[in-house]
Amino acid sequence: MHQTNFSMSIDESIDEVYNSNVKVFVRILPLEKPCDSCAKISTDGKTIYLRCLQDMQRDEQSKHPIYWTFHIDGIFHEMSQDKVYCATAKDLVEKNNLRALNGVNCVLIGYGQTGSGKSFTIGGLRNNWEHRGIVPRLLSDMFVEKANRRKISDIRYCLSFIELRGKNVVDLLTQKRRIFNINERSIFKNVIIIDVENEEETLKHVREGEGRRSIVRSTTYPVSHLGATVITIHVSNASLIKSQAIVATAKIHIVEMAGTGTVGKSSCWKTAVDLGMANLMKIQLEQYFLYLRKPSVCTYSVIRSSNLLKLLRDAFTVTSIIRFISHVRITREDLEVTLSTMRLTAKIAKLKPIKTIRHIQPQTELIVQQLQEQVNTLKKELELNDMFLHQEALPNISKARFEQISQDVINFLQGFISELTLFNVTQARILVNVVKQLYDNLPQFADSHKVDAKSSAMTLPWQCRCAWLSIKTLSVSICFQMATSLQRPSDRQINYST
Ligand SMILES: Nc1ncnc2c1ncn2[C@@H]1O[C@H](COP(=O)(O)OP(=O)(O)OP(=O)(O)O)[C@@H](O)[C@H]1O
Repeated sequence: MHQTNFSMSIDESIDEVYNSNVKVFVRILPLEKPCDSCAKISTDGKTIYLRCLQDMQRDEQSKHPIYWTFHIDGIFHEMSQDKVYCATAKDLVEKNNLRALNGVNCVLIGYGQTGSGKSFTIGGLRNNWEHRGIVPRLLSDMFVEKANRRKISDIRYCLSFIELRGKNVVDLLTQKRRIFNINERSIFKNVIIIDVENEEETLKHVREGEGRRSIVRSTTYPVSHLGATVITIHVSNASLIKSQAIVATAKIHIVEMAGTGTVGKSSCWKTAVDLGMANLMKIQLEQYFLYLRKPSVCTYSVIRSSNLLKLLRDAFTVTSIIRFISHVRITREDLEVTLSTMRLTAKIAKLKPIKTIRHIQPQTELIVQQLQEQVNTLKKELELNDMFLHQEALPNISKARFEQISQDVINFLQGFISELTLFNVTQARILVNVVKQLYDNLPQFADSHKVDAKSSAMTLPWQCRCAWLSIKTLSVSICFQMATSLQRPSDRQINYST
């Protein structure tokens, strides 16, 4: 059942991590001489067995060793940075329906013992590009996704980067050392938040912030960090599709906890004060998760006691995407702290995730624009209605206008003008009456307009009949236009050719 050297045989298990919103992983630091008897991994890479400390102390070479069992979502041992990223964070911006771009808050936390590889997993910024960590890979995917969706979404990202050390909060996005407190009512009130347009610019800010972190240099590896850091990417995704006038907002918090440890151990270079603060932060997190499993009034007092919890409060619930990556060093000396780290992991793994909450609100600008368009359409319809309907009630047209319409009809019948322009139903009625009068008085019409008797006998009745028919059609057409104008705006002046 067990495999030695912690090797993980089944890669497919990594694909299954997308099923739930709360996931816990363990990353084992590759060592030259790990303690093989201290830990075992199941062949499916989802269970880690850690040697019981008392059993180890009693008989290290026991033939029947006793192990603690921890069930988790994935174990990374000698696994590439890319695979770790794909398993833990790639879906935060990529998957449809429940991730950051769709308004779901995400928290990814790397924690564990000092020197166990947290910075390597989270940032990897001190390593070469191939070994870059989760943050640069996530930023890259976020901007690719932004470009992919540019026709349908207006995606904006902002960045904040802070360090938490004891009770102090330091803004890492400014050169001037700014120490402040987290404002409980408006969490990001004192935090610098900058708009970021592209991957290079964002990475530059992150690198600069990384360079401002508090560190100890006297270690066997390049630097040991003293405080925890939180990189927050504020995501806003406004739909450009008018029928979907929504804006989704979310935060992606990427937390690198301060490394825990025991004072006096050879693997620990921090002072007692720094270690105490790091251990305290871990205990507060543990307490919080205990309460989160069964919410109680105590939750609030735990949150108040920790800047990290205050900062993450809104996102740190089982309705968000939560990813934990525990970092452990499998050595005899570190077994105690490894067991302690895994106990926290086990508490988080027991959380019962519930359906994620999407933070979506109506997109006011787009809604106002849509309403404005509707108002304009309605205004046009009102104008048309006014033009057609109200004027029907006012048939008292002037004598001069009546004569002008009559003359227009005659000119039209005689071919002097090619088309008649009507402005309303009243004019159309007058026009019909004029033509009827002309038709009724056909002989007089021929005389008064000096039309040749022979040709008038042949052509005028025909012309007038055609005109009459055309005008009938015209009346029907006007009625039709009036009816349709209620749905469709059109120009104020309508030309009707007979
Ligand atoms: N998976 C890994 N593969 C190869 N090297 C690693 C791995 N993880 C960590 N390292 C190396 O181990 C050293 C310590 O790692 P890192 O600085 O990430 O530890 P840390 O947990 O952040 O330490 P601290 O808490 O002291 O800041 C670094 O030199 C890092 O490059």
